[in-house]
Amino acid sequence: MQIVSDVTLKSLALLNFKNWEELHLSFSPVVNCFIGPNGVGKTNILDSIHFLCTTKSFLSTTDIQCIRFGADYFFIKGEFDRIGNLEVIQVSLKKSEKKVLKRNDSNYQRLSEHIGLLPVIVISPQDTNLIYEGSDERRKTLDLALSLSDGLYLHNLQRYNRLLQQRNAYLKEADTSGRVQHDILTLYDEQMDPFASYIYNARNSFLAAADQYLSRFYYTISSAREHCSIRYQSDLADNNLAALLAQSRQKDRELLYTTRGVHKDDLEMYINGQPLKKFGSQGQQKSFLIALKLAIYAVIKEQTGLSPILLFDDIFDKLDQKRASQVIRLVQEMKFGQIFLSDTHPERVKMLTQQTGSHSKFFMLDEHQKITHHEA
Ligand SMILES: Nc1ncnc2c1ncn2[C@@H]1O[C@H](COP(=O)(O)OP(=O)(O)OP(=O)(O)O)[C@@H](O)[C@H]1O
Repeated sequence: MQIVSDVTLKSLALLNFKNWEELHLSFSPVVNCFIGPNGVGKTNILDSIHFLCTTKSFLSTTDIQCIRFGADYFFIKGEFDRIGNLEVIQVSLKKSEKKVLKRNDSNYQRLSEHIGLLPVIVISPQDTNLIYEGSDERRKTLDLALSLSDGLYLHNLQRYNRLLQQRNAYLKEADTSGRVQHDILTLYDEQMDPFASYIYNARNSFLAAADQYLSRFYYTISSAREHCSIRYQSDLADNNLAALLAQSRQKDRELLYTTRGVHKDDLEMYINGQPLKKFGSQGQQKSFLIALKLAIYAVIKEQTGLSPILLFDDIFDKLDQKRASQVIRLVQEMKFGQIFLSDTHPERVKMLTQQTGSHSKFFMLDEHQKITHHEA
């Protein structure tokens, strides 16, 4: 496997982050494996890396849930190498205070400024939410991917969302007062329009590129037995936002919210032409989600020139032997940057690292959270 290390995490320190009271680790620039029984905190280590890169957990819905039970703060520090430069990132949260994020000892004014500096992709059992939960889960994943690959995307999304909130508030206010000023609604529609167009075009081209990779990767994982695809669903496919909102104004006034726009976008997933949710087996769904996340990885890399850090949680969950070795083949063929993975079985992970022939570091966790490590 060729080593591409545009962004690597060199070391990690945790204080009171979830079940880790104190932890200090240093990593291989290539593959790092966390191996140990269920519930010892392997995923939480991956989550802390995700936190450093995106300012958020990929598991917990609120930041406060990340503070160790009984403690009143958490602290995460990571030393990264980004294209040859040292980047020291620190995140801390005290109960009832605002989260603080520092880059090389300087506070960020806005957390969103950090997004994109350290691209990261996580593949985890939680990804089934993309199939079973509502469209907001799919938009969230897409928005993060786009924020990592396009410096203007998050700004446009935030502006759109702010105007959307204001428009919704105005619809309620007009209903309460019994008086609507149509020129105010028209102004909102016109202001939202360019942001919606930007978001639509960015999502459309990102997903078109991802679809190409997805079908290739899935084809490999399923040993050329199945095909899959994604389809972007958006109100904006047929019309611009201002025209759509003009058409739906009466309905919006009755329902008191904005019924059309990019905040309603969705992503449809198909396997052999059938909806994945209804017709995919657990193993097929898992294979699809791995292929989708690797496709997102590939597009981010193509667009930014940076290899994201890959967090692969519970790597062999629900995959049969054949599919697991095809995933390994893919990892081998794709030129990945740094990888962190977790599994309960040392043999399976060794098989992966032997096949990839890469420089790997193994962290063996026992049920008391004691860690021993060795390199191979
Ligand atoms: N805020 C918190 N404070 C203390 N412990 C926590 C906190 N949040 C989660 N935990 C604990 O972390 C443990 C789960 O850790 P984690 O999911 O990282 O395990 P894992 O090693 O990945 O397990 P598996 O192999 O089952 O995926 C649970 O025991 C949970 O109670």
